[in-house]
Amino acid sequence: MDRIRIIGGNPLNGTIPISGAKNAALPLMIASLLTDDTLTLENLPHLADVEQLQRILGNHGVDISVVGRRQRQDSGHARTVHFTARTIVDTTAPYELVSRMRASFWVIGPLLARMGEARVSLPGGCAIGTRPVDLFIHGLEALGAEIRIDAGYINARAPKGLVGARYTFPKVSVGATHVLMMAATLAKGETIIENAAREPEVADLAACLTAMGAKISGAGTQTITIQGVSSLSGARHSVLPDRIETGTYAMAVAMTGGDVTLANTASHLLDTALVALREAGADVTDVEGGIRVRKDGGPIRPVDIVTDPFPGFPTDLQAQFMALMSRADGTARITETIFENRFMHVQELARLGADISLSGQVATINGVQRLKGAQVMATDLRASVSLVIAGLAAEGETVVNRVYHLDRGFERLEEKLTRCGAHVERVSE
Ligand SMILES: CC(=O)N[C@H]1[C@@H](OP(=O)(O)OP(=O)(O)OC[C@H]2O[C@@H](n3ccc(=O)[nH]c3=O)[C@H](O)[C@@H]2O)O[C@H](CO)[C@@H](O)[C@@H]1O
Ligand SMILES: C=C(OP(=O)(O)O)C(=O)O
Repeated sequence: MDRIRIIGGNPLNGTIPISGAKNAALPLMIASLLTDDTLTLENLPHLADVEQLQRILGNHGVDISVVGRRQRQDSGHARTVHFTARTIVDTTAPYELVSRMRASFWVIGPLLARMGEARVSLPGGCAIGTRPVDLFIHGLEALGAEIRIDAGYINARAPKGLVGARYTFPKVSVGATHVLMMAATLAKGETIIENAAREPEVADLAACLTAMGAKISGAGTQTITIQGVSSLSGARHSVLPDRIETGTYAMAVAMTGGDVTLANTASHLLDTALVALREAGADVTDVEGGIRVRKDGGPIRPVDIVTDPFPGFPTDLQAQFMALMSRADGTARITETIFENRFMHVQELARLGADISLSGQVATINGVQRLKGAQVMATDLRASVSLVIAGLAAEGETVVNRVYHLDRGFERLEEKLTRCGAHVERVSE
């Protein structure tokens, strides 16, 4: 099993190209199920999750062909890929596949809309907390789907097609917003989704669906209106930059010191996180095509944050911000409101010398003067990268075990950091 070995202490200087967003790429790939024509996605990141979803889509009959690498990204393996779901050969998404990647559950929306039926395994829980699907079920039922849960599967049927309706989510859900929006594109009449997730990835999916011929307005706001159409066509769409990868490297620079330009990204995707970084003492400015992050040798100031749906502070940056706060000059409080068990990095950061106590959904971090390298264990995707950035700022050697979590969401992390002067290497056994 691969490990990442880090010798801490070097500042980061240079340019890091930001990849396409995992959390946009996955729903965009799933949208290919809505049409028998070819959907071409550019800037598709080369990640374990993307590969796994390709296998899942292949199982439904999607033909996938890689066009080639995107030339202007010198680092990273962004690709252009054609997805063609000419014929759907199977409307079942089996347990063996769905249990390995939660986002694959989202195929339920397009399959139901196009084929009038879908049988999809329940995704089950995962390390960061339970992942319920009640909002998906209620949303699809509002569009007329008949849903039955049997032997761990959701059986959804709409033999006469879905019918547009008004549905108000009782709670903001990114996944359920993706699914309902995709399903509504092929429903009869108008669908109005209230209390929709406003994440940039929802707007990116809507832009792609619109290019495919869907009639959608309001994506990126709390109210999304969709006029159903009888069929969608192919399109070409470039995946949005990864705001979580952007924020992660920005936090790494704030922690190690240095001067890094994050290229192919945009600050409006992560304003709240960048405000917190500035409060912590980093100098963050917009530059042409990206963001420049600088941090001198001054102290890291403690900043309290609360995770929230967009435009709030993203839960996917909580672990990384905790790593940063572990070196703050004072005490910071981090409140996690999205996932009940997203604090598994706390005990691993403690191995590096961090002083963090937990009480329910609140972590209190008493900043320490120095972290010291140690063996640590990656427990989930964002927890893993928080250990990497803490390791970059720690004295001596840190070894992060179980790095397969990292490969789900960070394209060529070692190379991007090494190019900026970090001492990071992958050790394969
Ligand atoms: C709002 C939010 O920050 N969503 C995050 C969530 O998206 P993801 O789409 O995975 O999760 P949701 O946005 O659906 O979940 C938000 C909240 O709603 C709850 N829920 C969800 C669906 C449902 O049917 N019933 C239900 O109760 C979840 O348990 C959670 O507490 O995880 C992703 C991966 O970490 C992040 O990129 C997203 O930013
Ligand atoms: C936890 C994440 O992914 P997933 O929701 O696919 O598990 C994430 O993107 O941080």
